Amino acid sequence: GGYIFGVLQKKRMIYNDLESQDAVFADVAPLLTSLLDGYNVCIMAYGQTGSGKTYTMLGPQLEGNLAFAIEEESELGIIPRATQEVFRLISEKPPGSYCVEVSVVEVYNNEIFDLLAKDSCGKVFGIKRDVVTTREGKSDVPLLTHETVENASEFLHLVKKGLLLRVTHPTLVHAHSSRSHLVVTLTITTQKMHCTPAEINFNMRCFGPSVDIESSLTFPPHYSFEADLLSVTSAFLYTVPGMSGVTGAALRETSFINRSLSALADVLGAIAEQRAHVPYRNSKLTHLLQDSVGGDAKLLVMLCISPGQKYLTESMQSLGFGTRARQVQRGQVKKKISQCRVKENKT
Ligand SMILES: Nc1ncnc2c1ncn2[C@@H]1O[C@H](COP(=O)(O)OP(=O)(O)OP(=O)(O)O)[C@@H](O)[C@H]1O
Repeated sequence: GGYIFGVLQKKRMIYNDLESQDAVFADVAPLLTSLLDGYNVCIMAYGQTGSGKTYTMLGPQLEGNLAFAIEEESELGIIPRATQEVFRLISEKPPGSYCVEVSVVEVYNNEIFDLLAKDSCGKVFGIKRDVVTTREGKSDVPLLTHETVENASEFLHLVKKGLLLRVTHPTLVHAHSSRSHLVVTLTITTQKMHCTPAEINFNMRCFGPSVDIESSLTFPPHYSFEADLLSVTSAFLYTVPGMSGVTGAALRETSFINRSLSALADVLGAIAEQRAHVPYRNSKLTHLLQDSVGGDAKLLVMLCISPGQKYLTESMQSLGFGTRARQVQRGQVKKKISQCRVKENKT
């Protein structure tokens, strides 16, 4: 059994392991309305191995592999429900006004892997990517794969494929444990009414050939354009179980996990104290999550706790992280006005 603590600014919700996925999602759903109102949203699960992050965020894992069951609707976690809700909200808007894309990234040993990248035969395999800061001061992962999805089930199949690539290393605590952080992002692009040639080309890719395009237009191989991008980022942060018996490669992994999580705690501390400099670039994890935890995003932290006495140290550590997250006072969050992403011209 476990407990989940949800921390959203000043509100605090506590659920035990018998609470239905439905009840947990009911408290998350209002965040998604904010998304289409123009805010970035980040939902983060934090907890030691086996404490229920995957169950809370995705649903029960299938025996023998890392995929999760999507057949049992009542067991679905926050991400599938959030995706269904996003598509439901979009269906109430004029047809074709939003484009939804997904990316799946793993942070392992302070390296970033694109879990949706494909080889020349179209087979998915993880490619190492880098995270950079754009001229506008945003974080960006150049060449990261963003797949367009039309509905929640397409989204879930892509996430499932990405999950199967995750680096795993069984621990004594939990046989199918993953020793990496996972970041799944749903990016929503709003179509603009007055398009430049580059935007028309992008809209063609996202919305199909319904956009009128003049055959005489030529496009440079790479270009940038202005568009409204909104994102729901869901991060699964792996925290370290007791160190006894951990040696060799596992010890190296453990120290990277510790470093990226302490970098995240430092970032939250700097935001909480409203320091002028927030050390996002101290780890790949914090650099990647920069626009999701800081600036103008709405952040929800779900702490997963195993209540057994055996896990007291880990539970106290997770609660300490939650306490720090709660101290973040970010004033009025700002709506996104316009963001720029460099797109590769694929035509
Ligand atoms: N509230 C719950 N109700 C029923 N089963 C649960 C619940 N929470 C977790 N479980 C089960 O407990 C086991 C461990 O949970 P889960 O895989 O979600 O942990 P995790 O934190 O993602 O672990 P890791 O970090 O090692 O990947 C799974 O078999 C999961 O289905």
